[in-house]
Amino acid sequence: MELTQSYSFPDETSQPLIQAENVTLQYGQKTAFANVSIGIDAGEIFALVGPSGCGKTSFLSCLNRLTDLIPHCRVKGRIRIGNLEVLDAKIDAIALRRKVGMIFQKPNPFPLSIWKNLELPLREHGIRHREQIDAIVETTLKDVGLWDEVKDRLHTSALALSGGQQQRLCIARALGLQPEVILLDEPCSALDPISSGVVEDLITRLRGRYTLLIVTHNLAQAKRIADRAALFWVQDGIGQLIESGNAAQIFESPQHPLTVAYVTGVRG
Ligand SMILES: Nc1ncnc2c1ncn2[C@@H]1O[C@H](COP(=O)(O)OP(=O)(O)OP(=O)(O)O)[C@@H](O)[C@H]1O
Repeated sequence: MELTQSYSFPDETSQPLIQAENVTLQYGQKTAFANVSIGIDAGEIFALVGPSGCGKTSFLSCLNRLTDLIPHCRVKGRIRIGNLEVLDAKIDAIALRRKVGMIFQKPNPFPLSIWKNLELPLREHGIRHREQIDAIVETTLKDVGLWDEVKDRLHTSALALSGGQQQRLCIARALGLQPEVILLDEPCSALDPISSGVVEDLITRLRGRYTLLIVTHNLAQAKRIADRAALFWVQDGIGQLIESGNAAQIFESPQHPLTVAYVTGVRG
């Protein structure tokens, strides 16, 4: 089977924080994507775009080994985050997920109080002193711009928050564990336009402090927030990386005909 050559603009930095080399993921007999090689720099916002089913979510899931939880899922190739060999069976996946947090399309707070939502993961990772927990709760809620909205009702249910507030709480919950990388899988697509704008602003504020990979179907959003971007596409039934580079180049002067068709809205 002939796979299309991917286009890539040269990077200015020589050592990306995340380096994926020839990564292929299979669900049983089905290959979701094949031979993806990509470098993501520390502190940048990197957008993964492409039509439904081209493997964007599957690629994200490899980076914190959520793929381990899916029966019959196999990942081949090499992924390094800093010095960590992510696909090495010997690494501790729980510790990896502390370093590489994930935010999902639908906000998924625990059906507990706001405070408990933030406390639980900290306790799981060995942080048990009440004063330390209180400090992290306050800092992370301030980081996501939620503190003033919820400080007087920390012990009420997180499920009573609006969708946008729930999503910001989920981001606060991830930040509490001091991750290096945050994976965001269509974090705004279940939100109303105003909440979506608030979460988008939050993501841009996190740039530099964290390395952010975002899957989005919203090209306007990707253009607004991404430093660099990559287009995935299904060819011969297999997801492939078609083109990657600076967001301005990808969205304004793409090289590959599929990227041209996608960003101009002709296809996808
Ligand atoms: N758990 C699974 N078991 C079997 N096949 C799966 C599983 N998850 C995804 N797939 C398949 O792998 C391919 C890639 O799916 P994936 O969800 O990664 O694509 P995507 O680009 O994120 O799509 P979308 O934009 O719709 O979320 C699709 O063909 C999908 O049906």
